Amino acid sequence: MALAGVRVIELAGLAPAPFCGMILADFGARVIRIDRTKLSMTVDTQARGKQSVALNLKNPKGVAVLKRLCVQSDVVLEPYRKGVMEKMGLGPEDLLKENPCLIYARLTGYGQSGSYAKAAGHDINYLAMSGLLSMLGRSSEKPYAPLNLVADFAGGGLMCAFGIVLALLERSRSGQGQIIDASMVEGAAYVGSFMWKSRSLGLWNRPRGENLLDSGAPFYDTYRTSDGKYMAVGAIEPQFYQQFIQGLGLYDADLPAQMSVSDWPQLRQTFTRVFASKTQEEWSRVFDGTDACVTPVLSLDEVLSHPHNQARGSFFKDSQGEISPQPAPVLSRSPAEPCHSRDPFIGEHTRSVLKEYGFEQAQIEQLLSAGIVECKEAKARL
Ligand SMILES: C[C@H](CCC[C@@H](C)[C@H]1CC[C@H]2[C@@H]3[C@H](O)C[C@@H]4C[C@H](O)CC[C@]4(C)[C@H]3C[C@H](O)[C@]12C)C(=O)SCCNC(=O)CCNC(=O)[C@H](O)C(C)(C)COP(=O)(O)OP(=O)(O)OC[C@H]1O[C@@H](n2cnc3c(N)ncnc32)[C@H](O)[C@@H]1OP(=O)(O)O
Repeated sequence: MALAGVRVIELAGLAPAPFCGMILADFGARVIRIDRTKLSMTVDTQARGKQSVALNLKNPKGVAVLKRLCVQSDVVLEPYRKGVMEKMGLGPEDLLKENPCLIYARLTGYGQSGSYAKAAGHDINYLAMSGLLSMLGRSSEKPYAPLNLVADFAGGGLMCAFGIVLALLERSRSGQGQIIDASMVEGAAYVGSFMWKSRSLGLWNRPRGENLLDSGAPFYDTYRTSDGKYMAVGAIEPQFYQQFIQGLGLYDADLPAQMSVSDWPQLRQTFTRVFASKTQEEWSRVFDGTDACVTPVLSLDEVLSHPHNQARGSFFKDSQGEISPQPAPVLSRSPAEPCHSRDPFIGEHTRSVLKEYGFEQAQIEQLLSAGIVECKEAKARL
C-alpha cells in the first residue's frame, strides 16, 4: 500500500482527526491512537485499522512516554486547542529538535494564529467563518449546515491527510520534517474555491437558494416520488435537459425555456407533479441508461445493493456486518486495503506498542502498575 512503513501517532480527537488517521491507515500507514486512561469506550467511530495505547497525559511520566513514541514516528497528528501540546512540552519545537524528520500535523478549527486560535468551536462555526455557510440553504430560509461534512471532514480531516502526504513526499527529497497548520476554516474555504472563482460568471448573483446550483433551478433539485422516496436531478446542459424532459413524458414546446429564471417556479411545480406519479424504482427504470442526469436518492442502507455500486464494490461489509464506503480513490498498483476486523479496544495495544518502541518489560510493568498506561488486551477465544 502507498503509505506502508509510515508510523503515525494520532492523539484521540472528536471527528476530523480520527478521519484523517483512518485515511492514512486505509492506505497502509501504521496508526497508533493515544487514548485517555480510565475510559471504557471510545467516541472514535473512525478507528478502522488503528491500534490503541491508553496513556495518562496528566502525569509527567505519561508525557515522557508519549514523547518517546512521537520522536520515533514519522507523523504526529494532534487535534487539541492551540497551546495544549506546548504546555506538556510536546510542541513542535520540542519534538522536531529530537527528530528533525518528524511531520507534525496540527488539525484545529481556526489555525495556530489569529484572534480565534484558542476558541472552542465545531464544524458549523468553521463553516460559517469560511463564508460558505452563508450560501447553503433553501430560498427564504436561514443558512443550513449540510451535516458536519464540509469543515470537519472535507476541509479538516481530508485536507490534513493531504498535507501529511505532501509533507511525506517532500521529506523523501529533503530528508526534513515540517509542521502542518491545518485550519478547518481555511480547508473548507479552499474546498469551496469554485464559489469564489465562479462569482464572475454570475453563478451566485441571486439570493441563497435561488441560483443554478443551490436548489434554485428546478432542473438541479430533488423530487419526491409516489412511494415517499426521492430522485435527484442534475440536468444542466441543454442536451441532457432534453433527455430529462423526454423521460418525464413532457414536451419542450409546452414548457417555458429552461433558463427563464422567472418561470422556474412554474417548471418546478410541473416536475413535482410528474415525479409524484411513479415510484422511485419506476423512475430509475425510466432514467437508467440515459444521459438525463437523474438518479435515485439512496439511503445509507441501500447503497450496497445498487447494481452500479455492487459492480465496482464501492461499499463493503466488515466482520461486524457494518457497511462502509471503500477508501477512495482507487490506485491501480497500490490500492488501499481497509481493515475488516473490529475497531481496537481502548488500550488494547499498549503493551505491544511500548515493547516495539523500545520500552523494557520492567518499565512497562511499572507504568502499568502506576496507572500511567493501561492495557486491555483482547481475551483469546477458545
Ligand atoms: C461536530 C463535530 C463534533 C461531533 C462529535 C460527536 C460525534 C461527539 C461530541 C460529543 C460526543 C458525546 C459525548 O462525549 C457524551 C457521550 C460519551 C459516550 O462515551 C459516547 C456517547 C456520547 C453521547 C458521545 C457521542 C458522540 O461521540 C459525541 C456526540 C465537530 O465539529 S468536531 C471538531 C471539533 N473541533 C476541533 O477538533 C478543533 C480543535 N480542537 C479544539 O478546538 C478543542 O480540542 C475542542 C474540540 C474545542 C475541545 O476542547 P477541550 O477544552 O475539551 O480540549 P482541549 O482544549 O483541546 O484540550 C484537551 C485536553 O485534554 C487533555 N488530554 C488529552 N489527551 C489526554 C490523555 N490521554 N490523558 C489525559 N489528558 C488528556 C489535554 O491535556 C488537555 O487538557 P487541558 O485542558 O488541561 O490542557
